[in-house]
Amino acid sequence: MANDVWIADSYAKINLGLHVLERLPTGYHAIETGMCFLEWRDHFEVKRAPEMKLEMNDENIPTDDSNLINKAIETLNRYIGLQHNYLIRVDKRIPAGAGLGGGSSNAALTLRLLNKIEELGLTDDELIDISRDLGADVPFFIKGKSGIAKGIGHEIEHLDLQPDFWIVTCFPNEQSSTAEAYQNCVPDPEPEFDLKKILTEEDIDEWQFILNNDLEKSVFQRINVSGNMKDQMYEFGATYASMTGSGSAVYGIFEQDFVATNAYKGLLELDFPTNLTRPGFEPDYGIYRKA
Ligand SMILES: C[C@](O)(CO)[C@H](O)COP(=O)(O)OP(=O)(O)OC[C@H]1O[C@@H](n2ccc(N)nc2=O)[C@H](O)[C@@H]1O
Ligand SMILES: Nc1ncnc2c1ncn2[C@@H]1O[C@H](COP(=O)(O)OP(=O)(O)OP(=O)(O)O)[C@@H](O)[C@H]1O
Repeated sequence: MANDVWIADSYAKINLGLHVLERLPTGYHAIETGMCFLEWRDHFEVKRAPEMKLEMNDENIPTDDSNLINKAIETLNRYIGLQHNYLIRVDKRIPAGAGLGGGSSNAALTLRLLNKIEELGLTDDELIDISRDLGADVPFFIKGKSGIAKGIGHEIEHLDLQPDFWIVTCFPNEQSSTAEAYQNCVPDPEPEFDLKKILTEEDIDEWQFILNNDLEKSVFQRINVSGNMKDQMYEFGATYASMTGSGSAVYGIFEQDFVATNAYKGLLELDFPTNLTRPGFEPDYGIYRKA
């Protein structure tokens, strides 16, 4: 038991449309957004250790108290208290500051992992309750199912929104600040199009005319390469393309495998971190003991 090594994966998300409805007195914004998963994942290995330690193979992300994994540990210690210390090793593949939710996904997995390893017995709803201060996207990653997020992002209605097509996602190597993206957008309390109806009823061919990410405009003004990348996705043959979340990564949805593969290869050749996700992909949220 004491020498067990636990492994699990932490997945990236993309936003399918994002409406910013209202600026709230807290500084946060009321939104509605579709969310689904990518096959892009960070890999965790966890084992007991004399002291808490986080190791991450991405030198751009600090492993101090500001890391969302350490914040998640601190939250669990505050609410329930952990029995042991752990060495957490993360093979970080999801780019940070990309709108792919990498940090939030890591925080959610840390809560789920320690809940299981320490046999704390907390339900998903209890984990969601204690995770609220860690970030708006964290409850979505604890639920681990695609759906529509509302409120500041914490209220999730589960719907099967995982596209039945190929998704090519690309990070233009420039981080985008989430706070800045929200600050620079203009909220619209009455969006022209009904997000749920688009995502559940409209043909994907129509999406480019009716499905918008309200954070895109101001981010594209600052990070031109993201805007160019969206145009490129359409040039490569995407049926729909958009920035994800607060950027700067952009994805394209492709109906045919060879068209998607061609786009994937073309973007990789430009030296941008790129991912190809299969139709109908579902994340494996299992937590396993390493043999
Ligand atoms: C852009 C999205 O990824 C879409 O899923 C999320 O809305 C952002 O989720 P997140 O990165 O977990 O966001 P947080 O870490 O909670 O917030 C970072 C900052 O973004 C702004 N923020 C975030 C979420 C929200 N609904 N309104 C906001 O205005 C706030 O200034 C906040 O201080
Ligand atoms: N475990 C972590 N993984 C990635 N980034 C982290 C982590 N902990 C803290 N951060 C910091 O959080 C910032 C945002 O990273 P993150 O990957 O969460 O952003 P994002 O992709 O824009 O996500 P979101 O869609 O939730 O806004 C980065 O500047 C990074 O240094």
